[in-house]
Amino acid sequence: MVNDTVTANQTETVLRAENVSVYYGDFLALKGIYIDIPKNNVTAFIGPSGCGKSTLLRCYNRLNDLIPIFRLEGLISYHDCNLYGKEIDPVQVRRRIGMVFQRPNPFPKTIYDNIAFGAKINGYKGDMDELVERSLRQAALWDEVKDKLQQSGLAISGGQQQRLCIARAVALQPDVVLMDEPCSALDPISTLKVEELIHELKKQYTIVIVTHNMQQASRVADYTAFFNVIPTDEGNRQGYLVEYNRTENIFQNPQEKATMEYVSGRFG
Ligand SMILES: Nc1ncnc2c1ncn2[C@@H]1O[C@H](COP(=O)(O)OP(=O)(O)OP(=O)(O)O)[C@@H](O)[C@H]1O
Repeated sequence: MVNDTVTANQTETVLRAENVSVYYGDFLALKGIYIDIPKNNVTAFIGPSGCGKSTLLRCYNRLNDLIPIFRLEGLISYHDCNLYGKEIDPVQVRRRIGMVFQRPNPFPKTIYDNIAFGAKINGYKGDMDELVERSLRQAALWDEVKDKLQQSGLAISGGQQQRLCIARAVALQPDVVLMDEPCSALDPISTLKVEELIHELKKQYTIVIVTHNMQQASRVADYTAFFNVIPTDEGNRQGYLVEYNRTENIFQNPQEKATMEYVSGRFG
């Protein structure tokens, strides 16, 4: 593996994985991961299906805790604090580290309440109208929905729904936004809008995105991590990190043959 732990020059590390392995029951899905996620940058996870990209992403906001057979070894720290420490409340973690999923999943509520609901639950005491407008503006959706805030969040296009989900995530004023293939259900124009949005959002947030689309990784990501799978003697497929570096190095000057083959479309 190249670059055991890549640290972005002069950039603060927000999330650090040190020798992280993830099991589902007896199955070792992801082995020995070291990776630093730099603040206010976009980091992309790429690699073939089953290599553990989503697994690692979900470790960052403790979403895998909801899977009874999940087990993590090693250390994930968030601003130098053990994310899996006994004193850490996973609900607070998910507030600080938000997530946008593959399929847009607005609540079956009005556009306004899609933003206001989470904020209220989290005890937001400020001006709700102002928060709704600011969040929708941040998600580049305000102009399209400002006259229909009382309509259902499900009654807008898929691309708009995904930006609504991004608005809902940023309304909680997180520190990190995780995105698991956020454009895979979107048409090319909506995809472009979300990509432009990601560029804007990184000024304020640290972003980690899983994508199958290599052009997307090269367009949006400052850093790219390439994961791969190896078959084990027991007939399983184990995920590991092959190479992590600045995106231009991964795409134009990869150090590993497997990375070169993957980014040039020769496998995966
Ligand atoms: N809840 C689960 N229970 C058991 N095994 C799981 C679970 N979730 C994922 N796995 C297994 O862990 C491995 C990694 O899966 P993961 O979804 O993280 O890969 P991925 O790289 O994101 O794949 P894809 O690109 O297809 O989404 C796979 O072998 C998968 O079958």
